[in-house]
Amino acid sequence: MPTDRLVLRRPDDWHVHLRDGAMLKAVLPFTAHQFGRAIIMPNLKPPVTRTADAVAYRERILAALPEGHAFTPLMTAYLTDGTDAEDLAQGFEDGVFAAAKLYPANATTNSAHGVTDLGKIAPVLERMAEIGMPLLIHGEVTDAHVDIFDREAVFIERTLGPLLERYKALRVVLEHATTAEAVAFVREHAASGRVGATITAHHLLINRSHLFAGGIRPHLYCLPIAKRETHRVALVEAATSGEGPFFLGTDTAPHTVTAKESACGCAGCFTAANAMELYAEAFEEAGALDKLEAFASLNGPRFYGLPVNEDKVVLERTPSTTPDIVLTADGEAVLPFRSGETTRWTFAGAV
Ligand SMILES: NC(=O)N[C@@H](CC(=O)O)C(=O)O
Ligand SMILES: [Zn+2]
Ligand SMILES: [Zn+2]
Repeated sequence: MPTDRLVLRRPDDWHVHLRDGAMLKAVLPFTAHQFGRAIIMPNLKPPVTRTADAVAYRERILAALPEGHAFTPLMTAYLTDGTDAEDLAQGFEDGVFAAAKLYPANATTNSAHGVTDLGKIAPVLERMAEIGMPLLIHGEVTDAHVDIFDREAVFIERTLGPLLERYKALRVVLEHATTAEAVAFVREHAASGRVGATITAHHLLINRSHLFAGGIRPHLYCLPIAKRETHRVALVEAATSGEGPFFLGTDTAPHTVTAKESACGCAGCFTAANAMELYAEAFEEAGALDKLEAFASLNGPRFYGLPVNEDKVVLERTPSTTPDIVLTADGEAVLPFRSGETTRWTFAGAV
């Protein structure tokens, strides 16, 4: 008997780009509708680097929240070569920062102010290890000579392995894992309890051939870029395993249609409008709907040392249609992932 109704503890999204201003107002309702909490990525222009920036950004998020939503934004600090370890640690201890984000300089959208050399932030990393502040990592090398499809695997070997060796107590999340190498690496470190990985819905559903199906598909372009099918299969296996280190992080990353459909289109898939429906589809295809709650609602809080959400939500096995387009108050348009298409599942809200 196929399951027609799935009840789970309210999920959290451990990797979200909410942006700011009119875009924030347009996209936040989608995330707040489905998720209890979300890790808010700090790659604004200018980036959220100091505790005071995060306090102000959190206020703008809460002000943009529609009535009746109990949503908690978990703020992060954008690490730069000049990060002030004192301010960062104070922000963590005061409960403003949940974690800090490492963008290797120029690895992805709005990462120009990122870290150019890990040696430059050694005191910051030491401090984070000491106080148990998680380091969230965009795990790709930026060396232009490394093939774009290999940048995550090379980062793991060249940078992530040595980083964990050097800082024995540092807790890290390899964000938006896209490769079999990432899955294997996370599993090798599972016993230590200090390595986690988020997995997006789109990387569970598409491989690199989808980027070029019938023509170039700018709305499927994100970083790290989707890899070949064997990697997608490895990610599905990891996400549906129920294992603690793997948890939900959509990496929903809205860009305007103009910015995406351009001679040099921006990286990012906007998956907030149908996030849980997409995950349900991927888990159903793997015959693992019974593992969705661990991945979406239990493993993340455990890694971050937070309680699980108290309330429950329902996913129904009835088709729903993803909005064609989302408009911002200043007239910009954003195209959701699978815009206008039907998904087999419907997120039906709280029980
Ligand atoms: N994932 C993406 O392709 N883009 C993200 C940045 C990021 O998470 O790397 C964005 O901010 O647009
Ligand atoms: Zn990233
Ligand atoms: Zn991201």
